[in-house]
Amino acid sequence: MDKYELLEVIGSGSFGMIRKIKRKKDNKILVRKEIDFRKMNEKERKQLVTEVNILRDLHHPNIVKYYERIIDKENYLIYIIMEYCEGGDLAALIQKCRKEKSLIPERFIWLVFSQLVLALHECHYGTKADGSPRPAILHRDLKPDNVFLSNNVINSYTHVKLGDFGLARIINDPEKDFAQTYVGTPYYMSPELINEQAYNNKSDIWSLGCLIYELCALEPPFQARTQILLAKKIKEGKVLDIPKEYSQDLRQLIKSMLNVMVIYNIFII
Ligand SMILES: CNC(=O)c1c(C)[nH]c(/C=C2\C(=O)Nc3ccc(Cl)cc32)c1C
Repeated sequence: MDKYELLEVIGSGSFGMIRKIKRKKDNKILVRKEIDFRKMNEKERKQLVTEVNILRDLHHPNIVKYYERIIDKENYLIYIIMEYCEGGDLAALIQKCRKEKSLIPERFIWLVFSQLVLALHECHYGTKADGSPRPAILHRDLKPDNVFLSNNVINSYTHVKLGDFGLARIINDPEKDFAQTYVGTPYYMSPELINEQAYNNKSDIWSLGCLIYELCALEPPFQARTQILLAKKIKEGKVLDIPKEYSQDLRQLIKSMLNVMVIYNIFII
């Protein structure tokens, strides 16, 4: 770690905190995700290896760039060095707009949607650097906290980056092979997960629908005091309309991603 100068802690990701760092050779600002694997069980350690391998093999302008990983065995720590996203995460932007009672401009929402579709397409259908096929990657925890911005000026172009693959999963055949256990944010849990069915690439699209809805409404589409009530609301699929200021196109887009039957159809094969 003597290659880097440690700066302030700027957030937390799955399994560890995020620290801003400066690369000494060229003063480039990066981030370091610090993970203490001392308390991790075997399954969590395997998931950590998966996260690093996935990030190392994913190269796309809308996915946070991975630089290297550093293992500090003496202190049971793994450091993942990744690109710095000056605009922070979408969760902070939503919280700011909710506090100021100001809607997020529709143009910005389409910008976020289009870039996350490109990021998910790379995950689900991308190939290796030499163009050869590789197994699909499910993110499984797409939420505002895991989407980062190159800048936080919502009226100008911003580069959107999908980050934190801490719960991601490699799937050899997305049409047949399913992840067997659900992880991630209950608010964005897709219907098939509620029926103890398996998670697959279309579940990431459901989560994208929840995220785009939340950018419009400044709150998640499904909320409840308990997970049981939340599951009931998600299965019912009833969602309050987004503010009237947004276009019919955006309304229809969200409706198509939060279409329970579309998600269920993947099991009527
Ligand atoms: C208050 N914190 C921030 O504004 C903030 C900023 C400016 N950047 C971040 C986070 C990341 C960042 O800048 N690059 C990242 C790469 C991977 C992951 Cl999991 C997180 C980050 C955060 C949380």
